[in-house]
Amino acid sequence: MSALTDMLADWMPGQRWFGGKGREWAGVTEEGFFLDQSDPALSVHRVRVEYTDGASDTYLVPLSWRSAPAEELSTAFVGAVSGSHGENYAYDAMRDRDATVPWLTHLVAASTVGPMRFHPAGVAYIPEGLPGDVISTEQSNTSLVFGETAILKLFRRLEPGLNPDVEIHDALRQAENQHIAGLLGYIEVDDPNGLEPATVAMLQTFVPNASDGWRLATSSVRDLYAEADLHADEVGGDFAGESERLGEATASVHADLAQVLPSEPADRDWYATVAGQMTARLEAALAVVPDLAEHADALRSLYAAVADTTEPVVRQRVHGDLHLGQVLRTTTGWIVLDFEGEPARPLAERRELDTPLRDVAGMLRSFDYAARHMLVEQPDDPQRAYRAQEWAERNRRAFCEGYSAAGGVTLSSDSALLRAFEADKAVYECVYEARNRPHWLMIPLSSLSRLAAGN
Ligand SMILES: Nc1ncnc2c1ncn2[C@@H]1O[C@H](COP(=O)(O)OP(=O)(O)O)[C@@H](O)[C@H]1O
Ligand SMILES: O=P(O)(O)O[C@H]1O[C@H](CO)[C@@H](O[C@H]2O[C@H](CO)[C@@H](O)[C@H](O)[C@H]2O)[C@H](O)[C@H]1O
Repeated sequence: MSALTDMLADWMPGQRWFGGKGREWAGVTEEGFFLDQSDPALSVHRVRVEYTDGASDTYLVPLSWRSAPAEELSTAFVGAVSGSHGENYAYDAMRDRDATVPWLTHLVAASTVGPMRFHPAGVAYIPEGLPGDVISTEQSNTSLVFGETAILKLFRRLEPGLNPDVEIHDALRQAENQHIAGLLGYIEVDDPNGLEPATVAMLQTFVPNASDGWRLATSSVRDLYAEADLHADEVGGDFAGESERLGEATASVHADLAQVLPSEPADRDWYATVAGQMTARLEAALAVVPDLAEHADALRSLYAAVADTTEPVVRQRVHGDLHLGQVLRTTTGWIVLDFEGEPARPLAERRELDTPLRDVAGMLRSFDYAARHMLVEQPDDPQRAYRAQEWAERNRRAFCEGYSAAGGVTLSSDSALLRAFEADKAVYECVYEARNRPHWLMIPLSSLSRLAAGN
């Protein structure tokens, strides 16, 4: 391995966006090019990590380079590499403001730099020449905000094919949907093996003065905990009205997606395929989260029932990973973000037709999460557990009512299919939490106790 790959191999596993946590590495290779040669220079690297199980992932890593250490960037320091003129100090370029300007300069110019192509959407002004600030809520990807005008999301894991985030935002723009932020452009990189180009980044209009749904929902839960004698509908921070509007917004997004992109009724084979996928996901998750074993038989039965259900289902494009952290409350209503699907799924799978029930289940799970995350510190407090359940039920119901009213469907809490999708999501969350936030694993695990028991 070169000094550069050694450096990246040391640094990457500690990054939030790195999805291979807990997996054993068999090797790492890197291929890079410069996007800008000024000081600091900006280079972009495709880093391929091979795991001992034979799988591999390719990550996009932009680095900024300085000839002397920059004290103020100490938390963004990646490592030093010796060059012909002495040491070169590498920093996480997304946290080095001085190295963020070239992204928009190239987008405005519709440049091609080496294998990277910049595509402005040509619909609105792109704020060229400004540095970008990395957002603090970094999750699977890394985003830069440019002057409260535009937000550039860098997709960390590269896969051949158009990223569904770009594809779906473009489709909803055509449908003039009111619940999305505008698409300003995107960036792609050619595949080294001649496959389809991978989407590297997406530029969107920044929605100012907005709060994400997770923050709003959890403050409502906090209000409820603070009022020992009042119920969820009596406290000032009641969230049910927002949950209902969120249900309406979700239904509007689904209706437009069904209209502008392909959709069809699910045939009988689909039910058996989905039951098989859910079971396979459970079996794989059992190897990562041994605590799932106590629910495994009940979940297998729940999934087996999916193959026999007669509930009608429409197959269409959906969000794929809808939760409260993916929605923004603006001064006028709810905006839905991040149509990328579950980051751990292969891209081809994320672009397949799915059912809107997957999104509904994701949001229902999120109400459980918001209600229960404060129980992590006090799991044995029965009063708080009772209030959490009450809050979750009230908001789950309100969301379903809003969705049903706006979508012309009736979402039933008795639906075996919806329950199976909720359980499937909770199994995914168990793996996600075990790898990223082990102290939160109890949240999806306790929901699985409820779902497996049929409550
Ligand atoms: N268009 C936007 N306007 C304002 N804030 C945004 C916008 N897009 C994303 N954000 C903020 O960035 C966060 C992360 O964006 P998201 O698309 O969910 O990225 P990730 O794939 O990393 O989860 C969101 O939770 C939101 O706070
Ligand atoms: O936002 P991402 O696309 O990165 O989604 C991943 O991370 C989410 C956590 O940030 C994770 O969501 C889980 O935790 C949320 C609270 O932090 C909760 O609202 C969600 O319901 C729960 O699933 C998501 O699953 C994961 O894909």
